[in-house]
Amino acid sequence: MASRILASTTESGPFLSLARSVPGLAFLSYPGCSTFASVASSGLSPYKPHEFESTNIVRKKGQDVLHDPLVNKGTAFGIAERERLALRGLLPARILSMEAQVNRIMEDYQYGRDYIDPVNVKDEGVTKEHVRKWNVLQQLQDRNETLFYNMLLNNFVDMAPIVYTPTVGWACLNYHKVYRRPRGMYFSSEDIGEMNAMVWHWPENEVDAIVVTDGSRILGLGDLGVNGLGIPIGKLDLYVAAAGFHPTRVLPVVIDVGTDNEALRSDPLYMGLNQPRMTGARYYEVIDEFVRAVMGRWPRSVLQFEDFNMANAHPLLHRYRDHHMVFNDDIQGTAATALAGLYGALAVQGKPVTALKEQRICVVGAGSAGMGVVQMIAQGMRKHGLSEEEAQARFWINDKDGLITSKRDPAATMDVVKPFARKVEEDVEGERLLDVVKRVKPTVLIGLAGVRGRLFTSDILKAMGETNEQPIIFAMSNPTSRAECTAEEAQKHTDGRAIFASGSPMADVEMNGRTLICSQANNLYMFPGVALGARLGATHHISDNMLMAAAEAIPTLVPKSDLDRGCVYPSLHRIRHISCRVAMAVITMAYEEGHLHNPRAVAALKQGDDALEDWVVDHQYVPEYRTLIELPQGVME
Ligand SMILES: NC(=O)C1=CN([C@@H]2O[C@H](COP(=O)(O)OP(=O)(O)OC[C@H]3O[C@@H](n4cnc5c(N)ncnc54)[C@H](OP(=O)(O)O)[C@@H]3O)[C@@H](O)[C@H]2O)C=CC1
Ligand SMILES: CC(=O)C(=O)O
Ligand SMILES: [Mg+2]
Repeated sequence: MASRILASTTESGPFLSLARSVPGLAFLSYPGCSTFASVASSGLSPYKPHEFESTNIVRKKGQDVLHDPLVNKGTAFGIAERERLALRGLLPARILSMEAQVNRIMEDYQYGRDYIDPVNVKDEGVTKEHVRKWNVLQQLQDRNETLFYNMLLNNFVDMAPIVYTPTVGWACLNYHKVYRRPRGMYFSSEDIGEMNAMVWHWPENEVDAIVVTDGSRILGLGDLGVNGLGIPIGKLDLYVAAAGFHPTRVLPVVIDVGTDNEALRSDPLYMGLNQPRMTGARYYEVIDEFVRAVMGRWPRSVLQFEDFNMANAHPLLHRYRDHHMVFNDDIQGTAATALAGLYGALAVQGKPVTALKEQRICVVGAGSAGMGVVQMIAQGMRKHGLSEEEAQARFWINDKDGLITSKRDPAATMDVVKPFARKVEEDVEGERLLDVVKRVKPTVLIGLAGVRGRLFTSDILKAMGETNEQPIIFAMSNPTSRAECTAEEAQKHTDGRAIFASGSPMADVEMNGRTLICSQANNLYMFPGVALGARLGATHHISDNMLMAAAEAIPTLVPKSDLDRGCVYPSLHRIRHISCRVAMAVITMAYEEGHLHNPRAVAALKQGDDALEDWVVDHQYVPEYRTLIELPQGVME
């Protein structure tokens, strides 16, 4: 880029005159840089290296600076430079020294990826092979997104566990160590009053989908602060591969309001604010300003809230959902996924969807995901004829203090849980899960507690097997290390009769010459298609009925031959098709509710299912090379 950036010299040097004579020239000071070489070879007298040490002025802005290796300082850019070079929002908040940056790279240089806590790797159910593959894909994504998405789409089943759970959990734990270049946007509580301006530092005028986290509950791994950005990145990789969003039109975001993870905060490589997590009105002020800023610039975008802790997940959803195309993936995406899986499991048992209302459902984990699942299944039961109270009475919810009953201190029980608390006459407040399972004989056991220690013990699994011909067991916590049990354990203790699904992928189980399927009950079945339907249909908001329609669409996609093998979800090999059908279900429900505001979607819908499907597919990004130049007339690409 000699026409725009040039090595500078002392103010009196003739080199400066040369620079001044060329409009638009900016300056660099790297001894031995290519500009020096080109000046030398042009016949002008060469300069000694020290003469290049002077003020440097860069005329580039924003990502052009970060992507120029000659001027980039990454996380070491100071506040004034961030302001003047339009970098605010494009880098994590903490300013690192060059020494810290050197240390990060030196570790890699000396020991390779092995230095990244091998214990962590093993513990999180991630192998060194996962990490090696993650590294290859991450580097590819930085070099060539078309190729990256082409490979991800065409090898989805193999590669989703690398860019998404479980490997993404490992990546978040180690994000401060494996960080090489920024991706997406970073907002922080230091940016109050600035966010409206900061959004303009993002280079794209069109953004269709934003996934945001505040890093407070990353998978089952807890508070990881800005390290949590790995999750929005992984989710949006699936938006592109699974749903066909265009890679330039998706935006991963982390909002840094501090972290209560003291080990991270005191790590010299951590890139977030060094402050405890902000709460209360100030916290909402930050999130409000962020939502206003992104929705102001990209009003047609879908905004997905991801991995917010329980205290804020529900309140934030209700704060924005009537005003923007907002949804909370952990609450709503997971709920729709679990309901779809239950319908699939009933189909495996040869039962109709109406059998939902007969199930006794034990849920472990009364957080965002667990309660979202409970609410949606209850909504499904009401659709099949139960009253609200009858539906509520079909649930037994355990948290870390055991069974939740109405004897529980109301101040310690979230409002969303209260209607599902068992009535006092049962007098079993705090009952242990094993006792609940033995007493209640649930037909369905769902785990969404996100803790270590395999909560579904052999005794609990055996009890499920003793009272059910085909017990439905979904160990949905992520990553693999947090799963309530493994597929193998579930099958071993139920004599291979369990209809089993896990949140992160697990291998099928071979037992007595039979292959026992492990389905993946993960919201990846939902969020790409839900967002696609909402964005294409311009639905203005995302309603419960749209999610219900999406949940009902999924089981219709499982062929009989797969049901016979025990699959409760359609194969992820067909993820584009699945996301398309989910999008169609959302669009159709939006129309029924009077919220389909894109006239072209209305026109396609009115021509029938095939036309609507063609219309959706036509809008899906295909990761193929296209010519980037104008070809002379008559020349074929
Ligand atoms: N498969 C999928 O698609 C999805 C899976 N998940 C997974 O679900 C898990 C939970 O997520 P989320 O609901 O958002 O997290 P939350 O933190 O909101 O909820 C976790 C809940 O589990 C409870 N809990 C903690 N320890 C125990 C215990 N020993 N026994 C029973 N309950 C316990 C917590 O109680 P307390 O607050 O009192 O500690 C809390 O009610 C995570 O692992 C996440 O990865 C989430 C979304 C989608
Ligand atoms: C899958 C997901 O969203 C989670 O585990 O949080
Ligand atoms: Mg999540």
